[in-house]
Amino acid sequence: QDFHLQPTPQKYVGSEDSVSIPAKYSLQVGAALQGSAAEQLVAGLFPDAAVTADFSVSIGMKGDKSIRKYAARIPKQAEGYYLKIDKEGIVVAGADRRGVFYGVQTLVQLIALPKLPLAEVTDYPDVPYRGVVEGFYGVPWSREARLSQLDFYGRNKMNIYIYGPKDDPYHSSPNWRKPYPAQEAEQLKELVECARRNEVLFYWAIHPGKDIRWNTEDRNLLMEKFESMYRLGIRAFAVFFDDISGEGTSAEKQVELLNDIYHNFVKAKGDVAPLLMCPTEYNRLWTKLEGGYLATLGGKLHPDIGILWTGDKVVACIDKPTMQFVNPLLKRKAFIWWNFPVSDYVRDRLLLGAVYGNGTDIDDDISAFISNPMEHAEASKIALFSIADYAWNMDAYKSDASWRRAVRYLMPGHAAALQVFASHNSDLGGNEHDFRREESEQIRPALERLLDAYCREGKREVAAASAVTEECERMIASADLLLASDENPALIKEITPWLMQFKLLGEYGREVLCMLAAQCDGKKTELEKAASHAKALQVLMTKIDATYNQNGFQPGVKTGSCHLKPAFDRLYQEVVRRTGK
Ligand SMILES: CC(=O)N[C@H]1CNC[C@@H](O)[C@@H](O)[C@@H]1O
Repeated sequence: QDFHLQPTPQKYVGSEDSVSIPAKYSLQVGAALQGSAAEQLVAGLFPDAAVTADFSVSIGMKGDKSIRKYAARIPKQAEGYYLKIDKEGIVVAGADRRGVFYGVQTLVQLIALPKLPLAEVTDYPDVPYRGVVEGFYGVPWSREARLSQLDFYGRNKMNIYIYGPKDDPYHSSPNWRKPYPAQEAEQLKELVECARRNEVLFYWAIHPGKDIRWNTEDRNLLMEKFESMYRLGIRAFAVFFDDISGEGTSAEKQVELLNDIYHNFVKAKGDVAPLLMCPTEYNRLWTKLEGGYLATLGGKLHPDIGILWTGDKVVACIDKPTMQFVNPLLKRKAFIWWNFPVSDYVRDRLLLGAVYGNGTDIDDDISAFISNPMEHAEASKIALFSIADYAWNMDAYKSDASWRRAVRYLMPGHAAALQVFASHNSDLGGNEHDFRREESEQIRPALERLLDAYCREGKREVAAASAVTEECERMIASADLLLASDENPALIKEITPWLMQFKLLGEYGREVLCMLAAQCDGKKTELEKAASHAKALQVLMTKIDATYNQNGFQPGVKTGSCHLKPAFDRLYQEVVRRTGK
């Protein structure tokens, strides 16, 4: 089979044989799906159903008469589904409403193929909650970006989005006590509806800890804020106590507030999702066991309240030992908040690399796996695509293959070019969290051979030099192709400064290799020409770095910073040294 369903299903049995959906088909949708996202999706797929026809499409939930025959095939897991395509018709049978929706999303992918294969899919998620927390510092995502994200989550079977942008003043201080102004309120209502159409649980988070007073006034203001969000249609709530100091950090007070919200708001409303909270000690490195903060939360926070956790450090991959530490303390399965691909502590870089390093044996230890992404919403989809794949089916997860599919998903017409760019824009460089990623892995051996041969013996390792020159040519061409493309304008707009820098880096590498060849061949004039061009490119790269992305934290535009740029600079210096300039 030359396609790959996303996320990778638990069980797919296909065949070379295919079926064309005839012009005349009947459609049955279970009564319980009335007005659901699944029904809306199906209506778009099968707009002209006949009352009776040889070819039948049946969409239903466990218990519906229309799919009674397949009830035994429906997985028992929540959000599971059974999908069957044969010559007589199509059946989608879901364990629940969201399961039906996911079965139809899989059908959408199969119908998009050149030929609709005869197939049976038995599928369900490994992890109950899978999705995103917009929880970064920096420019909050725009309305358009959020709408696009929610559609992306629907297609990739992610079922949760937590609204918690650190720099939204109505989420955090100073205005967490105030209702949103009319325009923002309208946009939130629109997002809630878009989330519903994508079967995404829209959580709204409040971040009061910086200045909360543990008194009746603030308690009432917080409850009223939740009431005002409820009136906007929000049916899922979280309270974040991360990155604060002072009286807001009291475990006893946080527990008292959250249990109050649980009993007098969540349970009282009756139609609100489980309450979530982010602790002040939200990773192991910051945990002071002797202080008893986590023990207080674990022992006194109502067991229905989910507790977020970022791992052994603020930014760290999640594995079995991580969970063996935290779950006994919290007395529940932690709700993982994975701080990747968030880049608000390395803002001069793009994190476009593969998603790897998390355990594939932790599905029974976590209640959720949600990602904190970059402020670059579209570019974050490269990692989010793979996180959706990983959290849905851990056993089948293959990071590199998933990464390549993610790149192709974002720009099918320029996948090779985007892959070249992404492969050299993934590492974070030195950072406060000591979190690093692989970068430029494929060309690294040739770079090292080239450096070694020239720096130790003044020799030009021909094969390595041509491999690196070819990579530079690929970089230059890829940057141009992407900058000229109109395939994904939102993505190109976000990454343009880095694409400009990337092209310059490719040209710089090419010139440095010309310098090296000229020096080895004793061609003085060629060497001088190449050296002056390389120097000009250094100036241009410095200008880009000083002009774009000038935030107040890590300003500038870094690309290829892990291996490419250091190697080119080292070679430049070595040529200069060897020519006695
Ligand atoms: C729970 C958590 O990670 N909170 C903060 C602080 N840690 C990571 C930062 O990069 C932020 O994005 C994040 O919102």
